[in-house]
Parts: sequence; C-alpha cells; structure tokens
Amino acid sequence: MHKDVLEVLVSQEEIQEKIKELGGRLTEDYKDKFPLVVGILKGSLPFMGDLIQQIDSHLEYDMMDVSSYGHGFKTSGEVKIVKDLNTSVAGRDVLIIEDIIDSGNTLDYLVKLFHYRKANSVKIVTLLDKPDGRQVDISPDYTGFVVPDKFVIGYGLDYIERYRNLPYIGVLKPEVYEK
Ligand SMILES: O=P(O)(O)OC[C@H]1O[C@H](OP(=O)(O)OP(=O)(O)O)[C@H](O)[C@@H]1O
Ligand code: HPA
Ligand SMILES: [Mg+2]
Repeated sequence: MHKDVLEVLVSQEEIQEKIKELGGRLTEDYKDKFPLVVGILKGSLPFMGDLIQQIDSHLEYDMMDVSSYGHGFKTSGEVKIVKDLNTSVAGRDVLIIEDIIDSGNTLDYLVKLFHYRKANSVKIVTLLDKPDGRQVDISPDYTGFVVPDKFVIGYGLDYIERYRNLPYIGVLKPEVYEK
C-alpha cells in the first residue's frame, strides 16, 4: 500500500471483478445499438480503458476533458470544458463513463449538454457513487461501488494531480493534506 494511503476502500481485484460484471450488463443492454461511449478525463481514463474491453459489442468512443475541482477537495461548482468531443452526439445513444459522481455538478452539466445537442439517449456508468456528497438531484444508471463521504484517491482519482496511478481506491491520510 502507498505510504500516503490510510485505508483501501476497494481493492484492485474487486475493481476488476466489478468491471467484468458491468461490461456484461452493458454488452446486453447495448447489443442492438452503436453507442457513443464518452470518457470524462482525466479521472475516468483507467476505468474507461478497462471497461470498454469488457463490452462485447460494437461501440464508438470519444473523450471529453472537463474539470471543476482544480487543486482542492471542494467542487468549484463551475464545470469547465478543457477539451470538447470530436464526435457529434446528435441522434446517438451516449454512454458517459465517469470515475465518481460526488456533488453531481459535472454529470448534471454533461447530461443537460448532451440533451441540448440532441442525443437520442444519455446514460451514465460510474465506478464510484458518493450519494452523501450530492448537491443536485442526479443518479447514475450503472454503479460500481457506493463510497462514504470521504475524499478518495486512486484508479484515476487525484489529489492535486497525484495518486491517479494507484490500481485501487483508497482514502488519503489526513496529514498529507494538512501539510
Ligand atoms: O460530482 P462532482 O462533484 O462534479 O465530482 C465528480 C467529478 O470530479 C472529478 O473531476 P475533476 O474536476 O477533479 O477533474 P479530473 O477528472 O481531471 O481530476 C471526477 O473525475 C468527476 O469528473
Ligand atoms: N476524490 C477525488 N476527486 C474527486 C472526488 C474524490 O472524492 N470527488 C470528486 N472529485
Ligand atoms: Mg480531480
């Protein structure tokens, strides 16, 4: 375990097992469609990379880079598009891949944006759901794990850009961010 990690909430094995299960469900649910799978950078990169390999049907994928946390633990509430999609969502069945839904601000913004851009359907798959963090009323269609109201890191999730490369989900030691 990394020296800055207080506890592991979801192990590497549990993540990979859950991704197989989610991939199976998505394969079934999208088998007659050609979904546009949209990964939200930077956090969703590891999850997206593993999940798409477990979806056994035709799909197209693209990435969008949005950010609202900057260098802290608290959402700014303002979602910034750092890089938009290259692909039009008009008429498409969009499946958004996220690492975490916390306040809900990011996904609320994106779901509204894709509807405005005339997507045929918009669904959300998230590895983690933190329902106690919610500021807006939104819920994912597919969830990996429900996590408590703690700042989590690893498997794409960062604290000031660090820890994204850990293969598990953990909680940071308080002395790391009190420094
Ligand atoms: O539900 P919310 O409160 O909006 O939080 C969830 C979002 O926050 C994080 O992104 P962040 O803005 O930190 O960008 P990053 O993925 O590049 O780290 C995370 O990856 C989600 O996209
Ligand atoms: N950890 C890292 N990034 C985040 C979190 C979190 O708990 N919530 C929203 N973005
Ligand atoms: Mg972040």
